[in-house]
Amino acid sequence: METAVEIRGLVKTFGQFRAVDGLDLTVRTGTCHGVVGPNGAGKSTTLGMTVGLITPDAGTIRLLGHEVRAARALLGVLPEGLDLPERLTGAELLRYTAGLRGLDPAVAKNRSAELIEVLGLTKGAGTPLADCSTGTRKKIGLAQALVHAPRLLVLDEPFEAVDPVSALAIRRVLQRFVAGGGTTVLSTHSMLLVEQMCDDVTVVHRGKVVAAGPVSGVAAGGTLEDRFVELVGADVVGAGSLDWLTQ
Ligand SMILES: Nc1ncnc2c1ncn2[C@@H]1O[C@H](COP(=O)(O)OP(=O)(O)OP(=O)(O)O)[C@@H](O)[C@H]1O
Repeated sequence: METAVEIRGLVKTFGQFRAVDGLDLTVRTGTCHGVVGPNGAGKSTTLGMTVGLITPDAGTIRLLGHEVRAARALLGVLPEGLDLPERLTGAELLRYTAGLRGLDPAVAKNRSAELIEVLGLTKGAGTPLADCSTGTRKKIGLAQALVHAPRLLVLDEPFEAVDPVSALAIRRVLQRFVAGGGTTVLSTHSMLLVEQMCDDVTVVHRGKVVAAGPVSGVAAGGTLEDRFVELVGADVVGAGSLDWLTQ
């Protein structure tokens, strides 16, 4: 089986700071792969490079056997920051995106309507994006990533700011996508979510991979959260006493 994402020796430096430091990532086709790590670990920078939004300083990236540029039609992306055209409504944006992706207008209309319904966007989709809540914007961003039926989804924190019911809807959509042979790579801070929906996980710390493999293997008999804290916690959590907080 072809590998969906094959990254070797990825490096990105901002000024003097190496945000991504020789990172390797392998994502099997037809799986859901979680990328986790503490704040500032280099997850978004890695995903940005994976989809061609950030230029790497070094390293190689192959997506579904192609160079990044050649894989664009196969890719659905939910980027960090989610810069949306604020005056459009979600429904307008979806139809516009579908048009840019070359879909027939009737198909675009049908798919947009279906995504709006499935993701619980019926109310929000008619509102200008500037006036939408963070969670609604996130769901519209996800719908935008899905509308052209990509084969590889790269999602930067798709569950951030999303309510539990919407999170369940998103999970179901992603599960169906993967069951149909699609591949999803997502970053998240929720270890529970990774345990619930990912086959494999890569733990990134200070721009490097500190653990990778099947979720159960990385969790090593405990919870993924415990293992995560074990792997990165000592460096992340300070040891100050905060005595002044106790009266
Ligand atoms: N354009 C940039 N210029 C300078 N530094 C940057 C830039 N983008 C990212 N960084 C730095 O690179 C490091 C990695 O950032 P990145 O956003 O990839 O981390 P992350 O793992 O996604 O973090 P979080 O979980 O907080 O979203 C951080 O220290 C960040 O401040």
